[in-house]
Amino acid sequence: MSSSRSAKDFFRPLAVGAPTPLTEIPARPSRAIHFFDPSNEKMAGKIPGMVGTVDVLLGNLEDAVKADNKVAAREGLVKIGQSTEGLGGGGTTQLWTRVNALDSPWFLDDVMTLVPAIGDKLDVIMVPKVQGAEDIQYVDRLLAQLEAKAGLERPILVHAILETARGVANVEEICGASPRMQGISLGPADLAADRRMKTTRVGGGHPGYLVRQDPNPDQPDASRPTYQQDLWHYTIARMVDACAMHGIYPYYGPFGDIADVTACEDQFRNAFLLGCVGTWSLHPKQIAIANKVFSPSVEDITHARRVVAAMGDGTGAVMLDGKMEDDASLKQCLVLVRLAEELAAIDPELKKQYDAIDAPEEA
Ligand SMILES: CC(=O)SCCNC(=O)CCNC(=O)[C@H](O)C(C)(C)COP(=O)(O)OP(=O)(O)OC[C@H]1O[C@@H](n2cnc3c(N)ncnc32)[C@H](O)[C@@H]1OP(=O)(O)O
Ligand SMILES: O=CC(=O)O
Ligand SMILES: [Mg+2]
Repeated sequence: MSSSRSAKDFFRPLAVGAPTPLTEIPARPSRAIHFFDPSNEKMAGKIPGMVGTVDVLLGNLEDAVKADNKVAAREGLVKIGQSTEGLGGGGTTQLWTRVNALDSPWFLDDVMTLVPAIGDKLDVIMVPKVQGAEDIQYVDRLLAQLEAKAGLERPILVHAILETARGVANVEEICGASPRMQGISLGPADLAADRRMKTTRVGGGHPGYLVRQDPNPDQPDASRPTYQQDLWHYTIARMVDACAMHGIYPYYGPFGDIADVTACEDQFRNAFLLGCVGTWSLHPKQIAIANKVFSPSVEDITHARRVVAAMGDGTGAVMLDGKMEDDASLKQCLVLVRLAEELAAIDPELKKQYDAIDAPEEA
């Protein structure tokens, strides 16, 4: 919770008639947040057919949409939100948007158009280039006013992109700035530019960022293996801690090398293992990668259920396959088991796989 609002006021609506803020952010599956440009007719035409195949469809209005197409993108999103069965507002696939930055000429018209037109369908508004709590607080009050005016009954949630150095420095206060905060995504492309990193890519690693094995004194001329390191480890870990502390959800962001599905899967898996719940998908072929990576494997769930069964009342220590398990490893296993239950509820194929696991013997 941000220190700028007292505890008693934190969950009060910020405008008379606005919906009451949620005290807990729902854990809705969001393995892939699939981006599309609503001003691109071909792409937009595919959206109704994608409902039910991906957890989140996000109409992007910001970067990657040409300046001349900003109004068409906004209007295209309104049309899609109003006419697409099963999309948003409790439908099978969530509807999100990424609006333009707060200092751009388009942000105000984006929210002033979208909230009255499709505010009942929009689950989450992603805000780019968030610098500090003050950005979220501005959006919070504005949305409350617009929701009250539109007579909405459910608050629209807010998601921030972590893509400036100041944003990273302020990530904890951003997460706690409003009860609307649903989560944070890493924005590696803008963040690299803002930090003056010497990269030219949209996410992923870099072959020059490595450590080299020490020389062998007996073979000083022998070649020395190098190991590529993860450029994003620090930022993702920091984002995960800030989100967990505030009960909201962390996500990896874009992986721009669409052709390199192997490195994409690796980057997504690193984020999953560190605590992220999902990632962005920029191209239809990244949806399957995200769904695979951000769903616990059958092997993990088999093992996790065995630990849960072996631990009985959840206290003490037991040996399983030569390894010590106790209250803390049980808690890790429960994270996986609960995630599997949430995903099985919306993904019949995964449910079949998890249901096929033999029930472990009770301790
Ligand atoms: C740093 C950041 O801010 S990242 C976030 C902003 N960037 C984005 O949102 C990018 C979104 N994605 C895209 O614009 C496109 O996928 C591109 C430019 C990367 C590649 O586009 P293309 O060259 O057309 O890809 P490709 O030819 O492989 O497309 C195959 C099919 O999928 C469709 N398609 C491509 N991307 C998408 C998408 N994101 N959603 C839905 N359909 C898509 C194409 O229209 C094409 O359809 P067709 O088979 O009927 O012709
Ligand atoms: O918006 C995303 C980014 O990487 O920049
Ligand atoms: Mg960006």
